Parts: sequence; structure tokens; C-alpha cells
Amino acid sequence: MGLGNQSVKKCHALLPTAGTGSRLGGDLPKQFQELAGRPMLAYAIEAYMQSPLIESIWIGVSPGFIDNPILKSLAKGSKPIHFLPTGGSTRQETVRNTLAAQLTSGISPDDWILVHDAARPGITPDLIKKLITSVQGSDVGGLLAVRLADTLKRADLDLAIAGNMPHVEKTISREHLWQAQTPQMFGLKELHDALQDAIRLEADVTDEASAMELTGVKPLLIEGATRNFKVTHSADLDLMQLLLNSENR
Ligand SMILES: Nc1ccn([C@@H]2O[C@H](COP(=O)(O)OP(=O)(O)OP(=O)(O)O)[C@@H](O)[C@H]2O)c(=O)n1
Ligand SMILES: C[C@](O)(CO)[C@H](O)COP(=O)(O)O
Repeated sequence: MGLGNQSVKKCHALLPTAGTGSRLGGDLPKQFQELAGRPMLAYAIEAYMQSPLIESIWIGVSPGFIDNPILKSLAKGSKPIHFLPTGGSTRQETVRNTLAAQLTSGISPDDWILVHDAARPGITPDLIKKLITSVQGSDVGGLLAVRLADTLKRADLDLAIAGNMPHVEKTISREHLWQAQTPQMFGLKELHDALQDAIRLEADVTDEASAMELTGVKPLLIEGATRNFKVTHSADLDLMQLLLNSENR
């Protein structure tokens, strides 16, 4: 039988962009702050715009930010880009709300969605292509991740509590341990339903893969890259600035 009648699943990017960036601080949420001369969000948008396998780009922003002129300045490129007021009070709510909007917009519920943090400006078209080509033949989805290189220690105290001086409680084997990055790539309807359930059950899900894991799926781990780190603290911002300036991006 030929392949002619089989429908090809398309790929779309979804960027949750409704965080406040409280750990970084500043006048604007971090994804809109200037980084090497452009708003941080511009770098991820550009990488997806330059990815031939990506059909469209969907950005979930806080309702209060939807009319901000920064968004207009980022709405450039050769493929459809949609800014939606779908931001929620957690990352998972922002993603779930944006997936719900995609489902009602006419996108096929079987299409692939690549969820990518606006706070990971080091993503590149090559990494996006690597994830898509590795995952699209599977029926489980997958994510970029990096293997842990350092020795891991579990502390006996929480450093976040002022004055704490933690001791090593235990050294943990790093064998089989990976750090999750984004993009994380799953089927639109499957991911929407998994997140919906996780939110309803108040499950501790901090990424899309963990919501899918709760449904019994074992997502593929695809080797990402150190450069795709998440800008969380001011030291991350300084490092990312150096990297992007060195590339003249
Ligand atoms: N309610 C939220 C919270 C986070 N995010 C997005 O999720 C990504 C990863 O989250 P993180 O780095 O934790 O961002 P913030 O929540 O903004 O950071 P912080 O925890 O320091 O406030 C970011 O692109 C952020 O904008 C979101 O869309 N909606
Ligand atoms: C999705 C993520 O970037 C994978 O590492 C991460 O879990 C986001 O966590 P945060 O608590 O929202 O920073």
C-alpha cells in the first residue's frame, strides 16, 4: 500500500510566555527584558521561524500583557504567529490554556506540539530539527535533555531558609539521570488531556513530559545541548548575554 492517503502530522511551536520572572527580578518579566540587544523572547521566536519543519507559532501571554507593543515588534517572520491571552497562574495552566485554544482553532488534534520555554533563548534550528526527526516516527513523544555531569549531593537542609548551612546527607548516583530541557514534543490532544488531568489532580508536574508520564507514557530522551539552558537567575542572564554576543545573534 502506498503512503499517499496517510495524513502527515504537522509540527507547531507553543511558547509559554506568561511567567513573572520573580527569581531574576527587574522591571519587566525576564522574557521581555533586553538580552544582547533584543527582547529575550525574540531569540526563541527566531529559531522556530527559521525551522522549516515548524508550521506555526503560538505564544501564551498574560492577559494584562497582550496589548504591549513589545509583542507587536516580535510578530515578524515568514510563518503564522499567534499571540494569545492564555497565560495562567502556573506554567502548566498557560500551556493547557494555549493547547485548548489550538484545539478550537482548527489544528488537527493529532498534530505535534513543541512546547518551549520563552526563557530558553539558546535554542537553535538544529536542535529543533534533531528533536522532530528523532520523535516523529514514535507514538510516545519526547524531549530534549542533557545527561548530568557532576556528582550529586542531597542536602540535609533547605538552603532557601535564611541562615541554613546544609551538610551532605547522601551522595546520589547520577547514573541514568538527565536534566529536562525544552522543546518537549507531544500530540496536541494527548498533551492537552494529560495536563488537564494533572491540573485537576493537583499533581506535581513541572514539565509536559511529567504530565504524559502520569498517563503511562515513557517519552523519548533526546540529547540536547548545554547552550539551551534556562535563564532563571541573574548569573544565567550574564552567561547567556556572553554567548549570544559572541555569536552576533
Ligand atoms: N504562569 C506561568 C509561569 C511560567 N511561564 C513560562 O514558563 C517558562 C519557564 O518558567 P520559569 O523559568 O520558571 O519562569 P518564571 O515562572 O517567569 O520564573 P520565576 O519562577 O523566577 O518567577 C517561562 O518561559 C515562563 O514565562 C508561563 O508561561 N506561565
Ligand atoms: C520545563 C522545564 O524548563 C524543564 O526543565 C522546567 O521544568 C521549568 O521549571 P520552572 O519551575 O517553571 O522553572
